[in-house]
Amino acid sequence: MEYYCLGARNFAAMAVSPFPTGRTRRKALRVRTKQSAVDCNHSSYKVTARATSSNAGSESCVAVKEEDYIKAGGSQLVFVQMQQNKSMDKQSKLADKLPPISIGNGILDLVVIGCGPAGLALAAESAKLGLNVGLIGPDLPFTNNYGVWEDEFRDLGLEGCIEHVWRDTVVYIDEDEPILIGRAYGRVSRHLLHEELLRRCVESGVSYLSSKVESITESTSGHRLVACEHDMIVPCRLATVASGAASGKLLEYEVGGPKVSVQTAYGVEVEVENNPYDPSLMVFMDYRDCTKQEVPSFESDNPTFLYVMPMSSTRVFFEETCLASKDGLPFDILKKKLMARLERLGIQVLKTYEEEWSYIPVGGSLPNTEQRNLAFGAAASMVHPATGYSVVRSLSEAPNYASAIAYILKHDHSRGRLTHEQSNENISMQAWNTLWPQERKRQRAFFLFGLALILQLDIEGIRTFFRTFFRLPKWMWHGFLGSSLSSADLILFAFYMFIIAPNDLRKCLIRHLVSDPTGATMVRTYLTL
Ligand SMILES: CC(C)=CCC/C(C)=C/C=C/C(C)=C/C=C/C(C)=C/C=C/C=C(C)/C=C/C=C(C)/C=C/C=C(\C)CCC=C(C)C
Repeated sequence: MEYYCLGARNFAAMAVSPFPTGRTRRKALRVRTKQSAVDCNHSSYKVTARATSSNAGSESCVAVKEEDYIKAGGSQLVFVQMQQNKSMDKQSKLADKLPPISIGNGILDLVVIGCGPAGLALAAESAKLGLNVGLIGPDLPFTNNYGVWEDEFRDLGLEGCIEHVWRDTVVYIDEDEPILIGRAYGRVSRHLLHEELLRRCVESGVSYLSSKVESITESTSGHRLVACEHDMIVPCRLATVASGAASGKLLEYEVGGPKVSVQTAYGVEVEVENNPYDPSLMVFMDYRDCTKQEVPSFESDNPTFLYVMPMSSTRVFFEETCLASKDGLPFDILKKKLMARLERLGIQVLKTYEEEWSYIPVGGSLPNTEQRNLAFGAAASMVHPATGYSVVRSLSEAPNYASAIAYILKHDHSRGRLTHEQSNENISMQAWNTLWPQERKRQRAFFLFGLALILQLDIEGIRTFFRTFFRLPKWMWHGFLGSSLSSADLILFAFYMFIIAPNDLRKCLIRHLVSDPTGATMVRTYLTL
């Protein structure tokens, strides 16, 4: 029996779960139960994981059977259940603040499906431009602890949603001196972010329906018909799917693209004694040897790092993270590694406030840009393949994407009454081209090449790789992490990395370029105008 693990992620759009469309992608995302962190109860879709923290006894859902997931109609409910001991009550209900979608009042310009950060941001930005926008999705709170570079979030006007800022960020590769990054990092309050994006939706006049979407079809007049639970149909001129990587059944993806890989992380927010980490610094990556003898083969075959947010000298969020693996490093291994690491560092856990599981599909195919339905956020493959970050990209691209949608709808409208032929013309194509122009495709091809490289490295390889990466000029690796390097900058980045790399890594880079299929795809994509 095969199960899917569900999850979402910090910087990525929330409510991510690995259910992209198509057999191949599904297969790539399967997690065998014998490797899994969970005890599986075959008779129901809820599968329990025992808490081994001081909160032992509580249960949370971490995996579901495919057919039951589909029956449940989406990942969000399940995902909320698996976030253990998190307080969600500070977040408003969307239905309490937004007016209901009124079907009798004619056709909506745009329906946005999905109520995570990407969906709320796009709905608000589109309505701000005068579009009649409806938002559809389950009325669930944000569950993730997003981490962001403070300057990027400030540029979005969202600094008020950051609950904790560290003046600098540090990386430990080995027992040598730590690398100070020279950039402030922030922890986003999921409550404040939810309230702020909801406020923007309220102000711009977004309407709302709490429902799961079953399908999107086309009417004879060329409108989109969004079919929800209880046989409710919402007609609209364009529909955008922003319900995370679980949006497979509503979207089509390119066939024959790279396999999806997975970033998994297990985290705890705890009260501790003997915290060795400086509370004024956020630890972006600690790749030091955490376990020595305890689980040596795991350490070498599945490199993981510790991500640390010290909220004070005694209250700390620790997250053991596997940057990428082919099938998703199971949560029980991550948890074991985290506990071994804390023990080795002499840290004693006195109390556990929260536990968090994160499962982020990275890489994979792009959406088919000829389809009529649009997508945004993780559903539109906007998660950075080599880092797993996506929330900043979604929030920053929402205004531009909304403008493209508004332009298309205005243009379409100004043509007057549509002939049947015109109505069948794909007006979505321009929006897709705004999201995925050739330049973005080139950047993505480079990131996928980088992801495939990371997947091949063992712990020593990873250490050498990141030692080199963080020796690049700051603008290069800052830009790489923020997806702001152009495709030409990325070539410069690659050459620079090659020049400063030790010989072993140089050989590895060239071997990867000439022999890995992502190398050929990258070259082909770069040569396509
Ligand atoms: C809370 C939740 C929900 C979750 C959590 C999770 C976590 C914690 C996460 C985290 C994450 C992180 C931190 C991440 C990070 C990442 C990074 C840093 C990444 C990076 C990457 C990099 C890369 C990929 C790079 C690449 C490079 C390359 C590819 C290069 C190349 C070069 C070459 C090819 C050379 C050429 C030369 C000649 C030809 C001569």
